[in-house]
Amino acid sequence: MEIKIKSESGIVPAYETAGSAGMDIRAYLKEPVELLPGQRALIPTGIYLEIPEGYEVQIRARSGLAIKRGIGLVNGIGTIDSDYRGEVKIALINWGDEPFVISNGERVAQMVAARYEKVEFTVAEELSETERGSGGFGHTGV
Ligand SMILES: O=c1ccn([C@H]2C[C@H](O)[C@@H](COP(=O)(O)OP(=O)(O)OP(=O)(O)O)O2)c(=O)[nH]1
Ligand SMILES: [Mg+2]
Repeated sequence: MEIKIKSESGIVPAYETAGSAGMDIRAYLKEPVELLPGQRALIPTGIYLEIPEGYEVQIRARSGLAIKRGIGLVNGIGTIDSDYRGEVKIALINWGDEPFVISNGERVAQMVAARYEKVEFTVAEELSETERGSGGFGHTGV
């Protein structure tokens, strides 16, 4: 699958290993940004995408930063829509207990391209019966 990309830094995200699902994305900053514990910030990447229709790009946390420093994404998983032409930004949050400084070029997140289904709803009065029914939220035990 091909994605057209405009990169202000000249850097194009790449797979680090042959089997990687995600490509690391780097911060594009004029000066470092400090995130105090509990603080969040929208980090620019200098990257603009033209994603083919039927695909999305997911922005996911890097587990090393998350485990070692408590750095995550405040929006869980970011969604880049195929019709979005603005700069890709990373919604970082510092869930750790120490300040975290983000420097230009630092790999702050990763992107995964994924196909998605477009849904058409059929409005109905009744849905089909199943063994589970409305059981959920641990009804089979924790
Ligand atoms: O982590 C993210 C999440 C979103 N976006 C951009 C691309 C996406 O296509 C657009 C809208 O994202 P979303 O639909 O999640 O946000 P919203 O709050 O619903 O905004 P909108 O009303 O513009 O859709 O913002 C990012 O750059 N990074
Ligand atoms: Mg939206």
